[in-house]
Amino acid sequence: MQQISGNATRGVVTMAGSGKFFVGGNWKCNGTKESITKLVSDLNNAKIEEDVDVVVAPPFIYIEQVLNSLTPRIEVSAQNAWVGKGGAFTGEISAEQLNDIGCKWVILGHSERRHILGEASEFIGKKCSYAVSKDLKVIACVGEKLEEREAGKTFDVVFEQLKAFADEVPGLPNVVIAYEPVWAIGTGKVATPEQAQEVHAAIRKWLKDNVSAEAASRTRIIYGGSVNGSNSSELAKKEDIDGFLVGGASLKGPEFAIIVNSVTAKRVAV
Ligand SMILES: O=C[C@H](O)COP(=O)(O)O
Repeated sequence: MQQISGNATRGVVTMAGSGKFFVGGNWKCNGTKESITKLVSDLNNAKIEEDVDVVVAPPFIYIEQVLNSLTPRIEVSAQNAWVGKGGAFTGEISAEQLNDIGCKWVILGHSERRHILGEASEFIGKKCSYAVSKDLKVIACVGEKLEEREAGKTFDVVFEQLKAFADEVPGLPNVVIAYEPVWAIGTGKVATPEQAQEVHAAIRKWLKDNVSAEAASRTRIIYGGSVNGSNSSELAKKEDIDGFLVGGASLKGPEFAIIVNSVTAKRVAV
């Protein structure tokens, strides 16, 4: 457990890792100039705790609008990036271009890109390597499908996806791992805190055994899949849950702020 100071309280945080609580909002392919103006305004007016890293990921075409209007307290991520240097790759956006506009983060390996767009783990690992080499910070997603969980293959699937990242990015610097069981994404069927904790603890052990003890301690392992303002606190209490990657509920500023502030559930008064 680590000592932290919150806004008003000192406390002991029930976190196995040493990293700061992290909450990302993945806006996916949602929004208009108008709705994003409102969402940014709500986020700018929200009271959010100090001891949380907060990042939002708008669609590419709105990233500059968000960068120019969102409080610098909240960082901005892309939802994807090309695997290498830009060039003749129609429809892609490169890490260099993200750097150019001041976007510091990128989500890679989201299940919607794996399973709808057909991206393979090895390709995603190479994307991660290139992004990190260009000083982008990465939210690296892993997670099993329902049939894989039911077949008892959850750890096999998650470890194979993790290995693809770790093989390409020695030490996994500047990487946050998002565990997102596919069956929980956008379904309203959230993993129980125990289910999520079990996989997060296994991921941390995998990092310890296959990367380093330092990486296991430093790397934030966040949960994604139907997180909302009503379930985030119970999930946040689990030792190996270092934050969240939020989809649908991140489109509502006040609810997203509640999820960010669930960091308070990690604090135990001393
Ligand atoms: O990236 C976020 C996840 O896919 C979760 O989405 P959701 O919160 O809408 O289930």
